[in-house]
Amino acid sequence: MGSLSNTEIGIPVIDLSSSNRDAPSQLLDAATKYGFVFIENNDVGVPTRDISDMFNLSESFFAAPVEEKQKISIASNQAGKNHGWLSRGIEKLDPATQQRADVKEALNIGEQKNGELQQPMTELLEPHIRDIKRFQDSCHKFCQRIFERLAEGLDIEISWFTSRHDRTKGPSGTVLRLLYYPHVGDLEDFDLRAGAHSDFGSITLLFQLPGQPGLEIKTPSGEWAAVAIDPHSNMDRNAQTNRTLPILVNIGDLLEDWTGGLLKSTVHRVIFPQSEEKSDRYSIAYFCHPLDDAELAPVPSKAVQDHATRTGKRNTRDGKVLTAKDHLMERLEATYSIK
Ligand SMILES: O=C(O)CCC(=O)C(=O)O
Ligand SMILES: [Fe+2]
Repeated sequence: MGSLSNTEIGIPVIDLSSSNRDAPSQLLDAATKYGFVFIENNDVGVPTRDISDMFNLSESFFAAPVEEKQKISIASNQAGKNHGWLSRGIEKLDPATQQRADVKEALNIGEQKNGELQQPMTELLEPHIRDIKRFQDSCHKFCQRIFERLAEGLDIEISWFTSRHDRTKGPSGTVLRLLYYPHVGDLEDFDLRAGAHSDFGSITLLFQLPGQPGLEIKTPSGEWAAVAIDPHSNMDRNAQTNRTLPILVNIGDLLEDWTGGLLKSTVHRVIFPQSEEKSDRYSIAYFCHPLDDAELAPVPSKAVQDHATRTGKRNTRDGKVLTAKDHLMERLEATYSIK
């Protein structure tokens, strides 16, 4: 049996287009209060057509026979590489409390090097490599625009974050992840599609599909609250036709640490909502990370300094400043026992 869905939380929806002069402060406010924010998918957005093509590709990939997916399994990849297919039963995002592994499959696609993907693809995926790369590119652009507005909100140089996420300068841990949560017959009350966790990187873009709910975030009071798929769904009907859904964005642990805890990396999970437990869920996440060698010395913003002084939060280990790669390896080792 699935879980009863909790009440929806009103996550802010922000328009980042240049006509909205308040975007930087609205973004900072949402990132410090909720750690989650919806960003209107306009201007330099991710084309709606590309999003639906990616979901179609995801559906056909996960529907392929296990032997096919096995060919590019994460286990068959070199140790330490976070790329490839994860079968159901591999990942348990909240090992301390979960009785069974997450009920999901995933395909992790790493970033490009000199315009090429750096991992094997199956025959089914091969003809779509150009689409995958175009999708990665527009996701990254979208992230960079968010970083510019965040820098403005924090009153630091506008390129402070973007230069540290500039893919032309070197590798990073950025991953595009297609997720498939099948409905299952042997569901137990304690089963989760994704256990409680926070994301590792700087920011995550999340794409969801109408009619496939399940994402919940933990509120400061410790309660679970459901996240909408369309935050405008209460709008006047006429206004909704042909409207592009905003993109859900959340802050990851690295950015929380980098800002001395000012921006919040909020714990979230995916449940089997009782109303939809017979349905599959597909989602797509773009986990954006800084360049591997970016140093995580505190972001030089007065708001960050003031916050860190108040809370006494430090992001060094034994006085040493971590790089983004050190930070990611720490988290991957804790989750997957990768050596
Ligand atoms: O599928 C979702 O809605 C959320 C996925 C997620 O939180 C993750 O993969 O980190
Ligand atoms: Fe997540």
